[in-house]
Amino acid sequence: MPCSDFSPIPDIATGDHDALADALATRGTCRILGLPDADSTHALREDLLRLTDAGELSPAATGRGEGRALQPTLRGDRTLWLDDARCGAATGAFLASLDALRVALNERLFLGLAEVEAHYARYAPGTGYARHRDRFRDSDARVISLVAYLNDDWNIDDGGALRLHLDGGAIDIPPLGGTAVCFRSEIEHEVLPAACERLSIAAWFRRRP
Ligand SMILES: O=C(O)CCC(=O)C(=O)O
Ligand SMILES: [Fe+2]
Repeated sequence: MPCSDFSPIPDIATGDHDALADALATRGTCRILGLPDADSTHALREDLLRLTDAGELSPAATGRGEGRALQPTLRGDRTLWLDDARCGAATGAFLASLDALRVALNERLFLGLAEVEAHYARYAPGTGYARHRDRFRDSDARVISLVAYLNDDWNIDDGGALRLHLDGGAIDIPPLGGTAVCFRSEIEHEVLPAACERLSIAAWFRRRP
């Protein structure tokens, strides 16, 4: 089955900050179409593939502090922070666009977001990320999560959906390149395993801890 644009959560256009703030306030989540734009999606995907081939990504951990652990059965992605010097030029512009989003959200929702952190993620075929919250148990610094997808011609039959566990039930969102999903960081979610590699950038808008 070819990719469909169907989404069970509100779809908003990139740059429509009023609609984004409204969706986060009322629904807690939405999908942003056109983030990153087509050129940036291509450049970021190429950069992530280059870094993958060069062996620069590291297995991602769960938890933090003393609870930090590598648990490949729970979490199968390999990651690299976007502010790492090994990342290519495309990451600077993308981080700048996330920071503009941070300012826009503060102006509309008064969330006191002080910074954005973001990493590349590559899930090898067959790996996923078990149900979790992005907010750590001992810190509410992460307020809003955003995942931008870099996949080319994603086939929905390959799996790999982001499953959001919302009050009304679970919804699955396919990781289509050039779309991003934004949600409140307290919402439980998981990444379903995919038949092929799955490329993304995961970002968090944070208050000062
Ligand atoms: O890639 C996704 O769709 C979600 C990733 C995620 O949940 C995370 O990195 O915390
Ligand atoms: Fe997550």
